[in-house]
Amino acid sequence: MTVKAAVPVIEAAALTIDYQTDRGSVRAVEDVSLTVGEGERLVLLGRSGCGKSTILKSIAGFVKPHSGAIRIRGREVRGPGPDRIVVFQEFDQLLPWKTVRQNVEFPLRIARDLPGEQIRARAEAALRRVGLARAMDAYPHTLSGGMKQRAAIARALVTDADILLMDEPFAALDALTRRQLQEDLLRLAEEIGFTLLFVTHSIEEAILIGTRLHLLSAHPGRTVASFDTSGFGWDDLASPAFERVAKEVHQILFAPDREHADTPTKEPARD
Ligand SMILES: Nc1ncnc2c1ncn2[C@@H]1O[C@H](COP(=O)(O)OP(=O)(O)OP(=O)(O)O)[C@@H](O)[C@H]1O
Repeated sequence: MTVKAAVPVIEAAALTIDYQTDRGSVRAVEDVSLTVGEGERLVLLGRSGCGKSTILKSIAGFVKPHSGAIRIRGREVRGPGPDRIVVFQEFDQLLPWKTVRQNVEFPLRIARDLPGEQIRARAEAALRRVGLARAMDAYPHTLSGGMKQRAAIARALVTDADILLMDEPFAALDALTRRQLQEDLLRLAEEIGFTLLFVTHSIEEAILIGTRLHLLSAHPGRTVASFDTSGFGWDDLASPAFERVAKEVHQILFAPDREHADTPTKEPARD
């Protein structure tokens, strides 16, 4: 009997991405390959400017690679699609003239021919899921940063997209709110089972959120290492194993003369 290998949900193969500027072409990403399986949470980690957002935007379909291929469930990406949805760091992702509820309903109204009642019910369910039941009729400018990010997540959850691309979604939040949203995201990931590509600067956040880390070198980003972090949860935060991985990741990312590197794959180190 032959066992058919599962097609990855996200696959980037030998991705090289350039930006054209007034002063010529700037290489942002070089020869990066990665795969994300069904329900996996892959975190891109690397120094500022190494190309994390660029990779995420190219997988979203907003930025065309110079070379290499991006496939979603085996199909080449040629632009944005209803299977993927992006949540950014900025708090101004919501349309200011619409209420929270209308913002969350918006993608359904433009993309789907659903009856109004269903749209309303789905939006309300998504807003409850992220803890915004009582702010449905508020306007974005009256919300805290955390509430705005919750609304942006609800807007992602309400669609049929099962691939979430999150670009530092919690970076601008205070520590307590950030922790709460991290917990909520993991709970939603368990409940819904979406596939996640997540960009962050925080090593701790990466280990907590990710089932796998993909480390990039400084500009232009190349793959330098990959870590399996699927074994870590909240209870491991202060454990020696967690701290060991965090230290190792830090050393790899901030090694002074880190240039080209091999791509070691680390198994989770447990005590
Ligand atoms: N629109 C653009 N035009 C030209 N260069 C760009 C553009 N966007 C990004 N770059 C350059 O591409 C490189 C990668 O940028 P990118 O934003 O992807 O990095 P990043 O790792 O997400 O950074 P950060 O962690 O600071 O958000 C940087 O050198 C950046 O200056």
